[in-house]
Amino acid sequence: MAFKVYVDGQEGTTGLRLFEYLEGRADIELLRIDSALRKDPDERARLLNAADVAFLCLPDAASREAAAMVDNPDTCLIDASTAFRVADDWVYGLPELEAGQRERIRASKRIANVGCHASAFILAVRPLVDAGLLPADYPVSATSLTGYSGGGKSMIADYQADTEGRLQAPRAYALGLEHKHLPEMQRYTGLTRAPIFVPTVGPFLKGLAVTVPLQMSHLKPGTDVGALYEALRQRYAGEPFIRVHAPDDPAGLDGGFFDVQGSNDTNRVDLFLFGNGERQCVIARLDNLGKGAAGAAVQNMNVHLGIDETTGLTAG
Ligand SMILES: NC(=O)C1=CN([C@@H]2O[C@H](COP(=O)(O)OP(=O)(O)OC[C@H]3O[C@@H](n4cnc5c(N)ncnc54)[C@H](OP(=O)(O)O)[C@@H]3O)[C@@H](O)[C@H]2O)C=CC1
Ligand SMILES: CC(=O)N[C@@H](CCC(=O)OP(=O)(O)O)C(=O)O
Repeated sequence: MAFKVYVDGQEGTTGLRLFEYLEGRADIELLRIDSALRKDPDERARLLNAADVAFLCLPDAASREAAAMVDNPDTCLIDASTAFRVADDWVYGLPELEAGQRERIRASKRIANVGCHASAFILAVRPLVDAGLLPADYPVSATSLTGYSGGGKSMIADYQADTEGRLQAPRAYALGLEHKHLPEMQRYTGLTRAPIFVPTVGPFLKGLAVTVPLQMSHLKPGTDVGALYEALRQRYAGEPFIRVHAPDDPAGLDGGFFDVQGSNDTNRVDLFLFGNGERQCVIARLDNLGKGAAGAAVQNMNVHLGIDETTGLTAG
């Protein structure tokens, strides 16, 4: 029997991408809302409660509303928004976070899908903290370069309407240093304070790379790039969607420049180390619509349902 799946927000950027993943899967029966009724609370409530798994691909406020509409104890919600990522009664939807996370995702009916920048940041930093190489009180900073689809329908429309080239230069944002992903970045890395985080959006549809610079002299004494690499490699051994590259791997570069789009159309996260004996940077790269959003949501659904985690997804 097929699992009934509903996507609330089916006409948004993440919702459309989810449909691409789910259409054609024989083990899924997609419940579709009539487009004209897609914001009708009664119809949304009916479908949410009819679903085994309902994805919320909505702004935060609409996600909170949708969650409150569900009274069927068997409906599992996977929320793509920021609304519940650090809520104690929701499980953080990052299977690779730590031992036991898959079991928590399997057991919970409330799964908060990760933020795109946050998932890259956490996957780069957490193993280094856990291994004791990066002190939890290190003053971490990070930058992110992201495609404009990260901003949803309205940002996509702005870029596509930009005939005069006004948006062709990269644009740093969240300069108040309070990006909405900071709480999850801090909580799930174990850092004692939030990182200084500056994202930049560029004139390309999708692809994201978070860069975390590290002063080697401020890591655990004796830490070299080999130790950083080993910590990442050992932590992610056997993970189907995480690829840890050897230090200075030229595969990350295109003519000497980092290729931010190199994980696109996959559910893969690529982890790179570049630098020298004194300074290193860890770069985590993913497709913001794939492992950063819809791909991660499908992976969480697979884990929750107890089916092969890679079903319908590709590591590239
Ligand atoms: N884009 C990305 O890379 C990522 C996005 N996210 C998060 O996922 C969520 C969805 O983002 P995204 O797809 O980019 O956003 P979009 O703006 O592209 O889509 C949001 C959708 O929600 C619909 N919607 C808004 N309010 C309601 C409501 N009250 N009831 C029903 N539907 C409603 C909109 O309807 P309408 O069609 O009328 O506009 C739209 O289709 C957000 O919380 C976002 O932060 C998370 C990770 C990455
Ligand atoms: C380019 C752009 O604006 N990107 C979005 C990130 C998209 C995302 O991951 O948002 P969620 O927290 O809802 O998951 C931003 O930085 O706010």
